[in-house]
Amino acid sequence: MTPLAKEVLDNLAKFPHCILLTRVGQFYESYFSQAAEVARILNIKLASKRWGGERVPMCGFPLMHLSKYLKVLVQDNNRFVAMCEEFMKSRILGPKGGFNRRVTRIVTPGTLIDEPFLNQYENNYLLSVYAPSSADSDGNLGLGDSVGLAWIDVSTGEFFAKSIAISLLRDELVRIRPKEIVLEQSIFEDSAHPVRRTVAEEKFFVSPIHPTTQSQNDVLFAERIGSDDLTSQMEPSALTFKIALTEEESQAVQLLTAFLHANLLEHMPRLPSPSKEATTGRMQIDAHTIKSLEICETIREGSTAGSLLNSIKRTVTNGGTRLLARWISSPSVSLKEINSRQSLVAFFYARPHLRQDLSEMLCELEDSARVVQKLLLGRGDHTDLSAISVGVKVWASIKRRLELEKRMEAQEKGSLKDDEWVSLDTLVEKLHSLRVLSNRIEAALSRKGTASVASTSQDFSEDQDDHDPEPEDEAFPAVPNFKPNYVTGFNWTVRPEFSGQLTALHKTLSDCLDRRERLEQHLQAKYNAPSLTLRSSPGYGMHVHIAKAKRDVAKIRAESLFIPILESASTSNFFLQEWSQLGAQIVQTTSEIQMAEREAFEILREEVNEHETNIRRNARITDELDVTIAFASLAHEMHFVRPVLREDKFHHIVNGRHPTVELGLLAAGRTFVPNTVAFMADSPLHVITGPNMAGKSTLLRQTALVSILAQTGSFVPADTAEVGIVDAIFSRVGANDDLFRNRSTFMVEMMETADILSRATPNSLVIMDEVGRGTSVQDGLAIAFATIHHLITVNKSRALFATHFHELADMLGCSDGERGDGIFRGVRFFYTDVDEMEDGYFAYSHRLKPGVNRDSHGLKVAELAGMPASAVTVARAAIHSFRDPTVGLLSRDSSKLRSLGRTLTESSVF
Ligand SMILES: Nc1ncnc2c1ncn2[C@@H]1O[C@H](COP(=O)(O)OP(=O)(O)OP(=O)(O)O)[C@@H](O)[C@H]1O
Repeated sequence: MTPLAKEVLDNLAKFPHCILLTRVGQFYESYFSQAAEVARILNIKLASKRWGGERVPMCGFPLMHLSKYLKVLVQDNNRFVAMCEEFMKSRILGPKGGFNRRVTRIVTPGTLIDEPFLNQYENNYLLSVYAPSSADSDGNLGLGDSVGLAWIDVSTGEFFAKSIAISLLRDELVRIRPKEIVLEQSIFEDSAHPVRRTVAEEKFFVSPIHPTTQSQNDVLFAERIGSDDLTSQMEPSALTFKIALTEEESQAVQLLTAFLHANLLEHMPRLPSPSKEATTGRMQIDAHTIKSLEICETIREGSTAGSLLNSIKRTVTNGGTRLLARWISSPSVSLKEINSRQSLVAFFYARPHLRQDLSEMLCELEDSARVVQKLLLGRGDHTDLSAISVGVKVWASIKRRLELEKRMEAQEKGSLKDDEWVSLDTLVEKLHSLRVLSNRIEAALSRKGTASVASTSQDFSEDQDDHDPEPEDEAFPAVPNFKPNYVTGFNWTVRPEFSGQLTALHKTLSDCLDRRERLEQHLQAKYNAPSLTLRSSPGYGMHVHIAKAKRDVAKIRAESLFIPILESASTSNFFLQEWSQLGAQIVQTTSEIQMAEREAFEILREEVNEHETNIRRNARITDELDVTIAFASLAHEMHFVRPVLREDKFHHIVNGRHPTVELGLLAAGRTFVPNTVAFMADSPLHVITGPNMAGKSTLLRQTALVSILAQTGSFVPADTAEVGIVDAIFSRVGANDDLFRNRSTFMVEMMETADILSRATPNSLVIMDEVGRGTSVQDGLAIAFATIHHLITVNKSRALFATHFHELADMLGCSDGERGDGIFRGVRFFYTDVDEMEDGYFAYSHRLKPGVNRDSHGLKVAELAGMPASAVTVARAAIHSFRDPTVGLLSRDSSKLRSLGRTLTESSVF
């Protein structure tokens, strides 16, 4: 067996759960039985290779296609990929000295680092759930038991921990949207375990890990409480406050860390302490509601296009967009925090010029959280150092721009409104200067190094066809990829002054290059050959090149010092010992400079790593600034207003709009009809009736979205808005089949309704659309009535209840068309309608009016949808008969209904 075959077999045995990709020169290859599978998934050719007298299946692809195929294997097919890299045994001997190969990392869906296919706008979380092993005598967890969660985005270093009741697990998982969940092996294998079941039901990708043997006595600390509360934390010192994690959180962190160690292997970063996410202070949005309100992604496509996030996103940085996604899935319930965010938005709303300037500055920022993480992970190159330095400068410019604004305002107005500036001052005060670090990077990196500079060498551009594309460095993937251009085309990234060693090396190189130039001029003059140049190429090594051979080569050919290598009709190449020796010295010096630059890079990387915490904090502050400015721009563009937040249950949205539907309509050249919703202390529940397609669901959703936007800190789509803070939003909207869990649409509807009735509090907002429609009219009506009864008498939440059962109005005692009676006095009725035209056409008004609509106009929608005319005619006749009191829709008299069926069939309606 060849050494390579042995290595491959060893690795396949060591990592049986992975697809093994082995680097062989310029290819990644897969062998043996895996090759067929890899070839199939990647749609590449399956070949074979003779190894030890046997034919072995194999397939492979060039290095440059790695990320494309990793995406297919890891992201699209959820496979683990073990990356086996090759390393030259000897730098001096190069490839001739042979290679060592080892698996340096296992790529999994939750441990992506800086793969180009990683979505920069989204967090790529890996999440672990720790559940205490025995809760009761049967080993079952009770609903009140708490589980620990820890989640990290390895590509940005954002790391959180939290303990929650197991009953909230589903909601949390759907909110966090991890790409991979890690469970202890025993739970992973136990399909009946409540954690395992929940994870499977929500279709998350899940991986097992054996718990580590780390001492239980180790106390783990969180860096601070609350993951997204910079604005409200007035005390900068609170940011460095350390708090012990609970037992469950520590265990979850340890599971996560063990999984990272097992997979990141040589790329394992030093982990920051997690932030402990506050369990209180956040609006609870249950799993179903996050999905049905399409907050971060749409239900059908599961993409962000068409979601709330997508329609309100005006952020200009990746970090800002990720923060926005976190904020809108977890709005605040703290009046202080919301007001502080709202004040910042109002501040920027009132200053469009400042907003514009800061946005332009933010656009220059690289994704600092990602860059610093890349460097911590032992990756990255001088462009990343440069990105950090640019970041520091942008942070300083932002600060200066704000100071200037403050001075100008003070001059213009005579005095400053301190309360206007306080939130911003609090935020910006926390920006760390980091000027020393930036100066150090600036002083270290050469101008060429800070930008991608094309070679200025004429030699290089003339000779580039000769170049072998295989740079020696590629065997060392963990180090930056410096590529010197032979002899004169250098892209040095570190300035010579960085160290004495580099200065001396550059001096030697410069002397050599002078000597080369002098030698070239001397040879041109001596041999009367102006087209003579001294060159280097991988094919011919150091050689003398005559571009116009016919004219210039005569004297040279006569000299024995020049040994011909290759001559053509137009050009000639010779070997010349003096140039070979000088050239070799140049090559030697350049490779020493390369080594010294790598060392310099490592020193600078370490210095950046030392400032990791401050860089992360600054990045986090600019993320927040970006989101705030984006909210102000959104408000300006979409005519949003600042809501007044209240701690009571008063809720009055005047002419509210649905931000996503409005955008869709605008794109189609239509306008959205705004509607007013007012929950008062004496009328917390509204029943909405109206025809199909008249905008009932839209109204329900927009009411929920206005609360979410307001409590996130954004302005809201309305003319005016007073929003009583809600502790939770519950929804029962939209059909939601769940065949996976073997539950019918109606079963799902009932489960969601049951969940809402047991969880909603007087401070919650409930939206319910057509509860009871999935069963018989009688059962449905009874269930709808009971639901309203429970909401009004037990939950006492603010609620919108849309229904086609207009009979409910009678059951709730509505005699004036507007209000219920008795215990239902708090129920108010509204409806939407269609405007019928004289020509028989009709249009939806979408305008909400007090009262009850007793006509669903279902037939009109059926007609619009293209139901055959004959079927519509039969249906119309049936409706006509239902209105006949002697038949009556709700009649249980089967003989009457049988006779109706016969009449309809017999009458020649076709
Ligand atoms: N306020 C509005 N202004 C303009 N167009 C609207 C408005 N509300 C809804 N629409 C349009 O009407 C369509 C249907 O709205 P929606 O789904 O809310 O109706 P619905 O009354 O809930 O219907 P159904 O009873 O059939 O579920 C929307 O997709 C949108 O295009």
